[in-house]
Amino acid sequence: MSVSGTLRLKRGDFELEAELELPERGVTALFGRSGSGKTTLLRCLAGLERGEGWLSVNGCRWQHGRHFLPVHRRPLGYVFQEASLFPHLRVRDNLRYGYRRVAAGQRRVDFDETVHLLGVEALLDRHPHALSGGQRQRVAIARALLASPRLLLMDEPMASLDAASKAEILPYLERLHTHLEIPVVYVSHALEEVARLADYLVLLEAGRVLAAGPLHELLVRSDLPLSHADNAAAVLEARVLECDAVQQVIALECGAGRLWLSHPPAPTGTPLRVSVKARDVVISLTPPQDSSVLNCLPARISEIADDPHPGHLLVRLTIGDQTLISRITREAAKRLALVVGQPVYAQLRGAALS
Ligand SMILES: Nc1ncnc2c1ncn2[C@@H]1O[C@H](COP(=O)(O)OP(=O)(O)OP(=O)(O)O)[C@@H](O)[C@H]1O
Repeated sequence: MSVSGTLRLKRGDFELEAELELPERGVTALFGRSGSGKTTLLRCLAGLERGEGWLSVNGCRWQHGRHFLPVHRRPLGYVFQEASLFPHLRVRDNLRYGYRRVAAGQRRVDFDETVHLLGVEALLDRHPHALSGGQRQRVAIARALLASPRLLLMDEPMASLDAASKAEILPYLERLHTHLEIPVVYVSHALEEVARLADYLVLLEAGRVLAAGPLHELLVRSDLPLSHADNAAAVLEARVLECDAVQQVIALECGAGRLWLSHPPAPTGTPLRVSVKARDVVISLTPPQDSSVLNCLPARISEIADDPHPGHLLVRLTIGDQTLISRITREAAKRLALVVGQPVYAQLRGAALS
């Protein structure tokens, strides 16, 4: 574990008390409703707030007892909701600014590779005022990475973007969790964003860690609020099996079966993440012969839990070694006489690739 610690801070009526053990790479989302303490915790990690406790990153003590490494001495990148680029400098010089501050021998990133990762090659000669919101954020992320940080902190980097800019920047953010060797801590209160981007989740509630663990496990836990949200979803890890370039569909292998999704062709074997909403999973006892739903996977019921809505139940389905959730009515569960352990079929009315 490369980021670990216990951080405590009191601000007015609010008290943060968070114990953290985060994986050494991949994207960790700090998730929770407004006021749960996500930004406060991020600021404590950065050293912008000085709470009590200890913090260790990559084996280095950033905070312990009276020792407190100030923010300017912490090797981290911080991306804010609004990109803060130097307005008088072209993109190229904004990027060089952070890069040059690190001695050549200590650099862990390559300038051109980072520019390519964030897709900002064509923007290098522009000034920040000539960039869209999404482009500005991509430059801000590239600039943060070029300073060779040991930890990248991102505070709702898409919060101030419109839907089109969000759609434009998402694929670049998705690349981060596979391409970066350092941990990324990403604050968000949008479940769909987290389901697309995160590998690991820290669920905050009133300043405390309610649960922490791999994303795919926490999303489907019936004892946590995530699985009961209106847009609750599970994620399946899948690989490209084949493509139909004419119809623009791809076949994916996901452990227990094959899924067909609309998607431009991708090389065989490419790993992809599929997000499936609980409300889009229909349970049937036999494989449907006369349904327009294309995707149907053999499954086994692993749990039937109450849902906050009195007329609904949450059903957990094991698909190979992965899990889906389905929200169905109590009436339907009674009619089908569903019980734990029963083999069934999961029809996916919708599935989104991420
Ligand atoms: N300087 C301060 N003085 C008093 N209270 C504060 C201060 N800073 C933060 N708080 C309170 O701490 C709590 C947590 O705030 P924080 O911004 O960390 O939450 P958040 O989960 O990031 O929320 P959001 O999603 O709305 O950004 C809030 O109740 C906030 O009002």
